[in-house]
Amino acid sequence: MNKTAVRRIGVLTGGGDAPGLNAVIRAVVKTAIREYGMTVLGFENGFGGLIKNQVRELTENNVVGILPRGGTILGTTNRDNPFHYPVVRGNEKVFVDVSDRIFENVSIHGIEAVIVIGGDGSLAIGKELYDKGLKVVGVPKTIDNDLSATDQTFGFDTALTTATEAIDKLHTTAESHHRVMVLEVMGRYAGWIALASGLAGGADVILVPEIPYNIDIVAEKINARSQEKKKFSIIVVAEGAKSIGGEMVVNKRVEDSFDPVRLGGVGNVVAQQVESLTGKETRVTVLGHLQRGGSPTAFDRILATRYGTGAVNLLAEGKFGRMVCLKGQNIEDVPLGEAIGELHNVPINGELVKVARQLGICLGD
Ligand SMILES: Nc1ncnc2c1ncn2[C@@H]1O[C@H](COP(=O)(O)OP(=O)(O)O)[C@@H](O)[C@H]1O
Ligand SMILES: O=P(O)(O)OC[C@H]1O[C@](O)(COP(=O)(O)O)[C@@H](O)[C@@H]1O
Ligand SMILES: [Mg+2]
Repeated sequence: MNKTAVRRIGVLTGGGDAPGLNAVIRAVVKTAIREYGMTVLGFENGFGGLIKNQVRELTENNVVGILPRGGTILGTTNRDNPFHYPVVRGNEKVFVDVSDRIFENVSIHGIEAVIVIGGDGSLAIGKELYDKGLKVVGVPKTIDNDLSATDQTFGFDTALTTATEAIDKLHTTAESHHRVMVLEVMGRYAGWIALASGLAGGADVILVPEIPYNIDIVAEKINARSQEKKKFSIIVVAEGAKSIGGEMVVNKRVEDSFDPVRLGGVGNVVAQQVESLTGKETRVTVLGHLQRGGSPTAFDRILATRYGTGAVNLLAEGKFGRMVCLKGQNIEDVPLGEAIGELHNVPINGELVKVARQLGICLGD
């Protein structure tokens, strides 16, 4: 067994699920046990399990067969922020700091350090717990790929593959019916899924949150294609896209959530406007949570596995308060503070955007 700074560790998955979570958990368990002789405990449903003391030991037997499985065997949630936890007082719901319960539960189980697998929200909580004295290491997850301290989050490649397959399928029906097809994909503040799937699937129009669109320019593009004798068009729109001077289209609010807004509906808005401006029959597909489900791609399985092993290595070396990340071809690590800094948006003058423009793809501006 190799030398290690900690012997009993916890692991949790937080925020929206992403394909590859189970691959991280498996790599954490195998590396911790085989390489360092550690004991691993898994908390259920994100920070909720840490607060409510819902925990179980994870052995190698518990992770058999989970590498290709979507979701997370530990469960996850967008709620249960220990520093802003809802409790009912009389007739009122108030938000209180229950983080002390986490320290009690960790001490009950003799846990010396915790691996937090999550996006900006979960990692922000991880950082706050670290600042309060908990030994934490982070792993970057999200299909949106919007964390700036890593070249890529796991989950993105699978979501991108799902979106690309959807565009391929929409192409054949669009072509047969001479229709305009609008595909709405996820991406709250960052348009990575829309831009990358639009490029991979050969879309004609790609609308991302970073570039507010003018619907007249989108309609002109569709009309120009008709004049080129192209009888169908594909528009990919990120759920967070908005028109110039307009607002994002909100589907609903999930109260108790730090960012309560759930987006959705911009695809319909774009489709109705395009149909009335061009007179062309238009249909909408909202890909939704299909993008978050299913088996991770080989790329995501490998990235998730490298992250899981990397996180355990950091704990063993006593490098706490850090997040594993991908830099070029290498797994490195950065302080948690850096990990939750700025959002990783599509650079509007970046190479991918330029390539799209050079291909004649309309970005709505
Ligand atoms: N900026 C933030 N600072 C602190 N807590 C946050 C922040 N954003 C979200 N949270 C909390 O983090 C948890 C997970 O956030 P969420 O955005 O759903 O997932 P993710 O970890 O993927 O970003 C929720 O409990 C939420 O209330
Ligand atoms: O599952 P919910 O609560 O509807 O949330 C949907 C949101 O979660 C995501 O799928 C992923 O976001 P996170 O990684 O921050 O959880 C977004 O693309 C989408 O806007
Ligand atoms: Mg988030």
